[in-house]
Amino acid sequence: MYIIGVSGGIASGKSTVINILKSYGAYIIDCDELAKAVVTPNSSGLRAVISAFGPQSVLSDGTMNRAYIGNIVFNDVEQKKKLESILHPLIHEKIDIEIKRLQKNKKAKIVFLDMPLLFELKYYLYVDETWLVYVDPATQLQRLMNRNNYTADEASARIHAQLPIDEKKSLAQVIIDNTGSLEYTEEQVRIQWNLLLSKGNLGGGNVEAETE
Ligand SMILES: CC(C)(COP(=O)(O)OP(=O)(O)OC[C@H]1O[C@@H](n2cnc3c(N)ncnc32)[C@H](O)[C@@H]1O)[C@@H](O)C(=O)NCCC(=O)NCCS
Ligand SMILES: Nc1ncnc2c1ncn2[C@@H]1O[C@H](COP(=O)(O)OP(=O)(O)OP(=O)(O)O)[C@@H](O)[C@H]1O
Repeated sequence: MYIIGVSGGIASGKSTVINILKSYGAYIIDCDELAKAVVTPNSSGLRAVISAFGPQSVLSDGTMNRAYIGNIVFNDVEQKKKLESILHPLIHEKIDIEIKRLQKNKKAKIVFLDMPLLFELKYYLYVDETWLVYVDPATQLQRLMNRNNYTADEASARIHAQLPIDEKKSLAQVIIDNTGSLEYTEEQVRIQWNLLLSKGNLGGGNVEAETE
């Protein structure tokens, strides 16, 4: 199984690129989804978050108060480390389970690991190839403000909690530039996808999905 780590900055367009890959029938592991799965109501993960960040960490319906936690951790690097020390071991365990599950699926010859912190956590050491969904910093700020209704300060805090996207650029093998139109992004993704398919033994289930 060939694992491709897909990363980017917050709101750079990872989900947009992943959705294009999904439409081709690609297999995906979504780390943001796994990060949510470890803090479901009553989970040991959420209980640990409540012990560390207090009763306001949970809403009346039992779900994690994401806005509350987000405002704390994206404005204080020590608090962010505290949250990560609770959640990252649980998330990594889930990633390993997903990889093992897909390894049993003979059709899953290529798997995309959608991981926001791929470069920060040096997870690129465990994948076969890395992609970066790039957007220029000004567009990134604007898209994040628009999507989440954040003020410029709220959006900047989240952007600065990550390695600058221009630094990530030098670490990635494939760059998908998502600064322009969605059509241009789709064109770049299709070129990379076809390149993967043309590399012989990576075909199988994904080829069938592509040609159906
Ligand atoms: C802080 C939390 C509660 C904020 O939740 P919220 O719903 O506002 O954001 P969401 O989870 O959808 O994440 C949005 C984006 O924020 C960025 N982000 C998330 N966690 C982090 C982090 N620890 N460091 C830097 N950026 C992060 C990523 O680009 C992510 O795609 C949440 O992001 C979280 O639990 N983070 C810790 C887990 C983690 O590190 N996840 C990253 C994937 S492995
Ligand atoms: N090429 C584009 N042109 C215009 N808007 C775009 C483009 N690509 C993505 N967007 C918009 O930018 C925002 C961020 O995109 P997306 O949600 O795919 O980013 P992401 O990297 O997955 O974010 P996160 O890090 O929060 O998970 C969304 O509102 C999306 O609709």
